[in-house]
Amino acid sequence: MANKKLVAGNWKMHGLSADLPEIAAIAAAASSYGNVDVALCLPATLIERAVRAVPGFAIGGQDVHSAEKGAHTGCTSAQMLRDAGAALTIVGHSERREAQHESDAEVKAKAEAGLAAGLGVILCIGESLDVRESGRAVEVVDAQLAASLPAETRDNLAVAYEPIWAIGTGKVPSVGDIGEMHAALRERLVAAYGEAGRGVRILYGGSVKASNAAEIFAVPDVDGALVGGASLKAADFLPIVAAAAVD
Ligand SMILES: O=C[C@H](O)COP(=O)(O)O
Repeated sequence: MANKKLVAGNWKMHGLSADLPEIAAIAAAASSYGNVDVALCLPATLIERAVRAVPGFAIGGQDVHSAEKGAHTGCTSAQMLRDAGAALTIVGHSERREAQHESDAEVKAKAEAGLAAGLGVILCIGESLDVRESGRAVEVVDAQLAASLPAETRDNLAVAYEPIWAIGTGKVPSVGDIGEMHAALRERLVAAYGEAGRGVRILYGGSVKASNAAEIFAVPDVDGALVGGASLKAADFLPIVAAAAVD
């Protein structure tokens, strides 16, 4: 049986209190799609206010530290996100893997910390353009996933395949390439977790828009999307949610 789709927006470093009405508009419309889970991963500064503004709607963070607390200036623990009312968090986004030099081992520890705190976790993986052009994308991303996966899965773990070269560029892999990658990732999840691996949602991310969402969602083992730029405005994001709602 197909997994229920998850469409999560990643607002990255965008969003001020003036944007709360946009979040409310997304949440209000998203609640009418009973067969799709919808979430917005916001800057940490907005999470608590967004949770108050849209009770019951899934608000998430974009990163957590792997430790519960300690001398980690500027960092946010999974418990802190939970305390602010977050339901989930992204870990291992390529923008952090690159700019903050996060290793697979660190991402795994962050994913485990998020799950232990009761957060849903969206674990990101994806290849560079060089790797894609070398023909080694599946091998490299599979290895990245194997090294980043939490030791034990939970119902609220999801994986997001995001080719780095597709993020914010308007370029998207062919549906054949997305399907090949997601099938390999599914095999990896089943190898790691047994049958429970079939229930781990595999999202696609990278230049998802209203115009390409339907064909991406029709690919086997695409269980939703992690959406960046097109999640900032209800008018751009809600058609993607609607595409996910079509069986
Ligand atoms: O987390 C989201 C991804 O980085 C995709 O961003 P994008 O939809 O702007 O390409």
